[in-house]
Amino acid sequence: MSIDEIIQSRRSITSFKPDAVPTEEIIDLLEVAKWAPNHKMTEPWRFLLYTGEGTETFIQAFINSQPAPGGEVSDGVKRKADHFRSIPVHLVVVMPEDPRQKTWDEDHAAVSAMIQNFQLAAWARDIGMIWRSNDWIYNPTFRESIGVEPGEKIVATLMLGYIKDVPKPKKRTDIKEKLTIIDKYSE
Ligand SMILES: Cc1cc2nc3c(=O)[nH]c(=O)nc-3n(C[C@H](O)[C@H](O)[C@H](O)COP(=O)(O)O)c2cc1C
Repeated sequence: MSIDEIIQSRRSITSFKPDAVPTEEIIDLLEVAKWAPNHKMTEPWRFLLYTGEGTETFIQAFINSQPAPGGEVSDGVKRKADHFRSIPVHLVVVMPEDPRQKTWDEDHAAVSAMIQNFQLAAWARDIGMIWRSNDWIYNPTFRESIGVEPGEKIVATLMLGYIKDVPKPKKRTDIKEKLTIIDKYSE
């Protein structure tokens, strides 16, 4: 696949084969993804990788962060947790929250570029994922349970595995509708 084909064919994946993804493969992909542009070479990312039995740590953190009326885990949360159990790998991407807005913005942009590198490199190896930014990533219980420190931001939870089904592409707007071309200078 050409790079254009990889970019255009990639979809967010929620349907995975049960096969484990070797940790070495994920490390390999992160080694590729880290070549993202990042201003001042801050390399503003760190990762928590949940795989094998370790995925239950992630799932329990999710369960603990959810409302439990009367101390009972709701059916909706149980269903979601079961769905998460069917996903081979959970990867949490964390960045520092620099108090300077400029650095924060640059770091967030760099982490986003790195995540897209990771998605594309994985896609070329038949590994799919969904980038999730659900409410619980801001939940203190979830953050503490997985060891995210104060002053750090969870940018994404990536749920990944070998691709089972690829959804249809979602329509994109013709880029000309988003483009202003300035090719003359007028005072
Ligand atoms: C910052 C960010 C956060 C996202 N969060 C979620 C999410 O919480 N849940 C979800 O289902 N998809 C999430 N997505 C995936 C988008 O919904 C998806 O990329 C979009 O629908 C286009 O589909 P495609 O990736 O298959 O082209 C997120 C994507 C980005 C870039």
